[in-house]
Amino acid sequence: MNPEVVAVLGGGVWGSLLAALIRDNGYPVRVWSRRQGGNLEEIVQPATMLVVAVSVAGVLPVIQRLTALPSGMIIVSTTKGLLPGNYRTPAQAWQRAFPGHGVVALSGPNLAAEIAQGLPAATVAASVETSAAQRVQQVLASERLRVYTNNDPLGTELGGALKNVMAIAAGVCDGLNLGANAKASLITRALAEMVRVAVDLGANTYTLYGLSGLGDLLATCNSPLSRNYRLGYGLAQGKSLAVMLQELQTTVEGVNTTQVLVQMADQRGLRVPIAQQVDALLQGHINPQQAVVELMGRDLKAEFHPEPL
Ligand SMILES: NC(=O)C1=CN([C@@H]2O[C@H](COP(=O)(O)OP(=O)(O)OC[C@H]3O[C@@H](n4cnc5c(N)ncnc54)[C@H](OP(=O)(O)O)[C@@H]3O)[C@@H](O)[C@H]2O)C=CC1
Ligand SMILES: O=C(CO)COP(=O)(O)O
Repeated sequence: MNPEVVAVLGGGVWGSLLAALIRDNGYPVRVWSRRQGGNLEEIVQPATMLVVAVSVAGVLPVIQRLTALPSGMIIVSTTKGLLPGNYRTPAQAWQRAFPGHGVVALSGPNLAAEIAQGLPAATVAASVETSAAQRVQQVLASERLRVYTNNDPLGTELGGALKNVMAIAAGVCDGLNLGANAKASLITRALAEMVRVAVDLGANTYTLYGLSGLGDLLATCNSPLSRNYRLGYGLAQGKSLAVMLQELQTTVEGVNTTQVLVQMADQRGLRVPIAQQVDALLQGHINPQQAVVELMGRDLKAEFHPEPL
């Protein structure tokens, strides 16, 4: 047996499930969560692998609470979002805080409720250190979860973060009953938008066409299990953002990510028309029908030319 010992930070839906999966694989696991308390240092110090499953809002507060990590410990960032202010991804924040440690980004089409039922799924463990990604693959893979490694953590994380914005748009599309053509067109152009942003930031195009990009985009844009999709669906019913967040009572990462994405795209001169409409909708500047009119009324252009995608 591999002597891996795992500490999970975050006792929400995803952190609890990851802890259960790793425990089922025979590894000792301890969970720390803000709400449940517990001594963070006592849980982290004996571990060899730190799995972070807090929402974006918790990343910097948790980093600030930690002092030095045990030598050789790897950090597995599973948060799907972008940090406000500096556009850093969660794994980049962890790497910056703990430069001597291997960091792995875990992301893929992983709706927790399906995995908890034992339904099969696949995911990506990405790191510039292949051995670190392989350690995560070893600890997490099972008959019901197929774990691929990948050497593009940035692209892997951006796939998981950006698709949440697009899942809100997909929820709006379904909530308005716009049909299969509209939905397929939206998802396809959403992927083009994700690729454009991710590649500009330095990601590999192929990563976005993989499980953490296209894969997660399809899962969340097509499932009412996705909280981001449900938020969009509710907005299309005429409910306000505040009412929807009150109803959902859980993490909806796409709300913050939309804002960060639109600001970043503006600064970098990137076209993100779908994200801009989601942003305007979330801010209450337009209604869902107006968002559709805006997207359909944009200047006509070639699908791929003159700019790729
Ligand atoms: N659910 C899913 O299907 C999947 C989720 N993810 C990602 O995992 C992350 C967590 O999602 P999920 O578990 O579903 O959401 P939950 O709302 O269930 O849990 C959020 C977690 O973040 C913690 N948290 C929030 N703010 C802070 C803070 N300031 N300090 C410390 N901890 C904080 C919460 O702690 P507390 O309970 O104490 O408030 C809780 O443990 C998200 O980025 C999500 O996108 C990734 C793959 C699948
Ligand atoms: O990331 C997820 C599935 O891969 C979970 O999506 P939601 O946060 O929209 O529920």
